Amino acid sequence: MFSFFKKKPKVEPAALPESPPEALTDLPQQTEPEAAPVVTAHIPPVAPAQAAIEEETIIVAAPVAAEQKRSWLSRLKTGLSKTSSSLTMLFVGAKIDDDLYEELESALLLSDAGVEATQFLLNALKKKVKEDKLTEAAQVKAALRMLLIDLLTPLQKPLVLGRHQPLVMMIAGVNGAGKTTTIGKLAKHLQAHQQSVLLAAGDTFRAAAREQLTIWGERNNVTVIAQESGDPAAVAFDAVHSAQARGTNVVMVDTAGRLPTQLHLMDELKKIKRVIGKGMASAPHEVLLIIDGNTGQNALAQVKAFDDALGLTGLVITKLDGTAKGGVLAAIATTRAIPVYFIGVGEQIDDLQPFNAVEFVDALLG
Ligand SMILES: Nc1nc2c(ncn2[C@@H]2O[C@H](COP(=O)(O)OP(=O)(O)OP(=O)(O)O)[C@@H](O)[C@H]2O)c(=O)[nH]1
Repeated sequence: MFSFFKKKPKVEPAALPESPPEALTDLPQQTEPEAAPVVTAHIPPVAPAQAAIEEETIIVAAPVAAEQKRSWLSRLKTGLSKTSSSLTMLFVGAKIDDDLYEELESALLLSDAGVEATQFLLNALKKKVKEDKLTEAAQVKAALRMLLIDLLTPLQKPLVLGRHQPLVMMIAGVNGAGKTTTIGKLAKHLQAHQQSVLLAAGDTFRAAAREQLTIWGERNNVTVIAQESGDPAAVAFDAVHSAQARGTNVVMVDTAGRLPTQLHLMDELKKIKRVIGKGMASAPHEVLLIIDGNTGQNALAQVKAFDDALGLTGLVITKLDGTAKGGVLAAIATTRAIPVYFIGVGEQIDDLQPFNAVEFVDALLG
């Protein structure tokens, strides 16, 4: 479960739409946000958010019941068991010699850490063994643990809320990465902490995705802005205006899944981002890439391509309860150190947790 840690007071008044969007000239004229051609799943009365957001807030892991924590960590550990068993086995009764380093190199490569992170870790480990005159395999394993923690800690950053009114988050990723599921989990957590949430069903490509989000919104008292057809950028624009008019705290813009190689679809994402900025000059404040933890080294290619196109501000790695190997986080840390705000280990609401480098490394090293 998430909790919120209050930080320094800061309020940004809701801004009016700055200018009509150039990119939306083909859309029906918008007089007031409510008059926009939207299908609204559910609009609960939302009090102006000014009072609600009087301070910046950060999502942090809350102290959870010991049993709940054990369950979450054990699912993470089970998910990463392939990597953890091969890394742990290496050190059992091992001598510190070239064979050990070679086996470690193979295990790291097999864990999807990639060549760069693997070489970095091996070189740093050899240096540490020499400098500290380590003689026991257990000491080398402990040194590897510290190196991994140092490598992954820069990825551990909290998602700060309350910086803008509304805070606009755009969500992207390849097909089936877990975008909609993650949006649902995040929305419920945000609501549980008195944040009003509005979702933009920007996956206009797949009608079922729009319906999925709309039904989900109805059930969970979350307003969903959708259009029966049309431009996802227009849906995002309407959502930002609507949130400004209602004083909603957080807008999450869902987008259709796409491969980085589908250049026209990557251009569409850039347009969505641009048009959100026409609705609110500082937005989007977060551009999140959702990555399926089972995609291995391809995840790195996804990070690079989406970052080049959009300028990512954060990542969410899902499905680490599956057959994920986990090493890809080391690859990301070495090549594009974009914060990993959350990791997912299942389909339930509490299965999304803030990324914690120490917990992750301990799950990885058994
Ligand atoms: N085991 C597991 N399954 C997950 C997790 N996150 C999402 N899923 C499942 O992954 C599948 C795809 O999730 P969606 O949220 O629909 O993915 P999406 O990225 O929105 O998909 P498209 O809109 O088709 O691109 C669903 O069956 C989810 O339940 C996770 O952390 N663990």
